Amino acid sequence: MKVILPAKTRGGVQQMARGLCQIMGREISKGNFNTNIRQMTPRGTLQLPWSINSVRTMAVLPWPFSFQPRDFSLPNSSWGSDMRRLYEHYNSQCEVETDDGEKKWGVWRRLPSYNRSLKYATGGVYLSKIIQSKARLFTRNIRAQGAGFEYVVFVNKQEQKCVCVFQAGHLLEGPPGHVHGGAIATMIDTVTGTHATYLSGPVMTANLNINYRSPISLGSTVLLTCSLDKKEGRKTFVSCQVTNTDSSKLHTEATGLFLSITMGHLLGG
Ligand SMILES: CCCCCCCC(=O)SCCNC(=O)CCNC(=O)[C@H](O)C(C)(C)COP(=O)(O)OP(=O)(O)OC[C@H]1O[C@@H](n2cnc3c(N)ncnc32)[C@H](O)[C@@H]1OP(=O)(O)O
Repeated sequence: MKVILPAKTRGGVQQMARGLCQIMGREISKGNFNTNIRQMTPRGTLQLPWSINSVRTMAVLPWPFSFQPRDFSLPNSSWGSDMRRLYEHYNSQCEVETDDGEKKWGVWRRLPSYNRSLKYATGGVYLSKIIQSKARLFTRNIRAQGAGFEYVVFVNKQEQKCVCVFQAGHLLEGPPGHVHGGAIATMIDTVTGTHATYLSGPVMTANLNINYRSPISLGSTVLLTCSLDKKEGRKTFVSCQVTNTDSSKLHTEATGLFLSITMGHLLGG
């Protein structure tokens, strides 16, 4: 069954559908339920696939009506052509098809990005209540798409490399028409920190050295490329370059030192 929703009834039906999905997720195990609810909005949609015995159900609801977390690293309507092109370039290398037609992981992996990663980590839902329940990831706080930090991170474990495609929105202005140095530092810290975490587990930034070489225009897309310099005990050294999309112009370069920590370090303050 396919239900096409008139605009007027959106609110009520969305609520009903949300309840329905929650019920399906938790309680339906033997029912014969097969529905396909689709609602498109300019914000984009999230897909909630369910597969319970013979029950095949798919609900597509707009964020924030869905109870699945929004993955901010997926394309949205604010992404410009450079952002989309580079996303496609790396995303197409995340999965490859063998000669037998079998699909397997490629060399790159796209990392999903939530506004509270802790909540969606295994067991994290409890920790996210203990550690500042209202806290949200700094870079994912601006709701309007395209206004702040639009980015997606891909990692390459084999080459111990990581890239981030970053489109800087108009709320990140520093010098007129250009990106604030603090916003650039934020992105460098985020991407090098993510890369160090991917390689070494939980870490915190101990040191970040940044050289700003040429300004970044607001609205433009840049590439952050990170590589592992070395690992020494608890220390992970990462370097990062921020360039234009074809890497012909260097905007910023940085090195970072990350120290492995335990959860106790975070809880201890
Ligand atoms: C998904 C999004 C990801 C985002 C990632 C973002 C990452 C972040 O922004 S983290 C937030 C910013 N960072 C912080 O707040 C960290 C604050 N600092 C700290 O908590 C601590 O100083 C910490 C954990 C870095 C190190 O403390 P501690 O674990 O006690 O290490 P400590 O014993 O002092 O030092 C261990 C070694 O590191 C060295 N070291 C520590 N700090 C530094 C430093 N700043 N520079 C150089 N070396 C250092 C020490 O000299 C020592 O070396 P050695 O073993 O050779 O003698």
